[in-house]
Formats: sequence, C-alpha cells, structure tokens
Amino acid sequence: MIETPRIKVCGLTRAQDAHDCARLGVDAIGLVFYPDSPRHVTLEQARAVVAALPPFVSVVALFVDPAPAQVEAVLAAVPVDMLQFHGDESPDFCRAFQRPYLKAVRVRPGLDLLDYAGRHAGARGLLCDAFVPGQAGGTGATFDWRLLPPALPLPLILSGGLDPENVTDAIRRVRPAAVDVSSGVETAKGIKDAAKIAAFISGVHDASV
Ligand SMILES: O=C(O)c1ccccc1NCC(=O)[C@H](O)[C@H](O)COP(=O)(O)O
Repeated sequence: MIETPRIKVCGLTRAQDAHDCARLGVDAIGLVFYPDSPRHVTLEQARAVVAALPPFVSVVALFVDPAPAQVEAVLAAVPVDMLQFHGDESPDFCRAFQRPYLKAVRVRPGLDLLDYAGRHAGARGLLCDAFVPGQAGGTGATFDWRLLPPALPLPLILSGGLDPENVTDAIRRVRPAAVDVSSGVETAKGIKDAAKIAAFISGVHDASV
C-alpha cells in the first residue's frame, strides 16, 4: 500500500491559481522570491496570492542564495509557513531564520545525498530536483530517480519535471513523502492551469490504487 504523498505546487504568481490549488486539494503552494526567475513575485503579488488561500494550505517562500535581509523582508511582509532554500545555502544559514525550512538539492551523479541530508538534518524535508547547468530550478527536467538512495534521513520531496503523465509512475518508483510541481501544471511560466492541476492530483491518487 502506497501512502498518498503531499502535493506542493510551486511558482504561483496569481491569486486565481491559489484559489484553484486550494479548491482542488493542493497541500502547499510555493512563492518564488528569486529575482532571476520568470516566476518571481513581488511582496505585493505574494500577499495577493496568500490572501486567496483558505486556512490549512501551507505557503512556502522560496529563495536561491539570498541575502539575510531579503528573507527578513519577506518574513515581515508575507504570512509564510515555511522557507525553501534552493541554492547552495549552508545548514547554519538555513537555520538562522528560526523557521521551518526545506532544503532543495539538484541531484546529479557523484553527489552523496546521504551526506547532504545528514548535514541538513535541521530541514523539514529534502526537495530533490533535477540538475540543469546554469538553471536553479523550475526547469521542467526530470532526473534519474535511480540516483536516490533507498532511504534518506529526511522526508523526501520529489521534484523536477513531474507532470500529470509521469507522476503516478514516479510515486510508485520513489515512494516520496511529497511531490512538487511547477512547469508540469502550467500553460506559461508562472501561469498555472486548473485542468492540469486536477489531472496531476488525480495522477498522485492513482499511485495508491
Ligand atoms: O520555479 C522557478 O522558476 C525556480 C527558479 C529558481 C529556483 C527554483 C525554482 N523553482 C523551484 C521549485 O520548487 C520547482 O517546483 C522545482 O524546481 C520543479 O520545477 P519543475 O521541473 O518545473 O516542475
């Protein structure tokens, strides 16, 4: 019996997409505070997205090697539940904000994921994403799931190129605690599609039957 993983949709920019995510049963949404991303949101946009959510849908604020002041500015302005560090942040840096956080890692051959997870033992989960040279994330690329060790000391959040077509197989193979998707439920970067989100969620549930 496969336990149904939690679902996070990342890279929202619009209130209507937040509303759709909540309506369809998404557990968490991600807001990208990385200026180089096409899905980057301003504080004002972020507040509008969060305001469209009912209680009990978590808000994750995503950064890539930010200055501490940038994180503090978001925390002061937007009600977020969790941070996500998607760059080369050290464990000490991630812990400094005294908030629950996810650590993202871009999986590639030769990377010792057990060692990486051990160093980031303070994280609430390890988000495993694809490695695409020169791109920090949100690439729509998958990675070789066989590179994942059979057991990690942190909850595994599977990410990278997931979509309604491959998510059932991905869950059956990897058995993650959660799945994270961005490109696979979009019509354009930062523009989510309710039908694709619904199909993705259906694919997640199909893994358990
Ligand atoms: O989404 C972005 O534009 C982004 C930019 C820089 C760093 C991270 C970014 N997104 C992180 C996410 O959590 C994505 O959901 C994850 O990379 C998977 O994206 P995708 O392969 O498009 O589903």
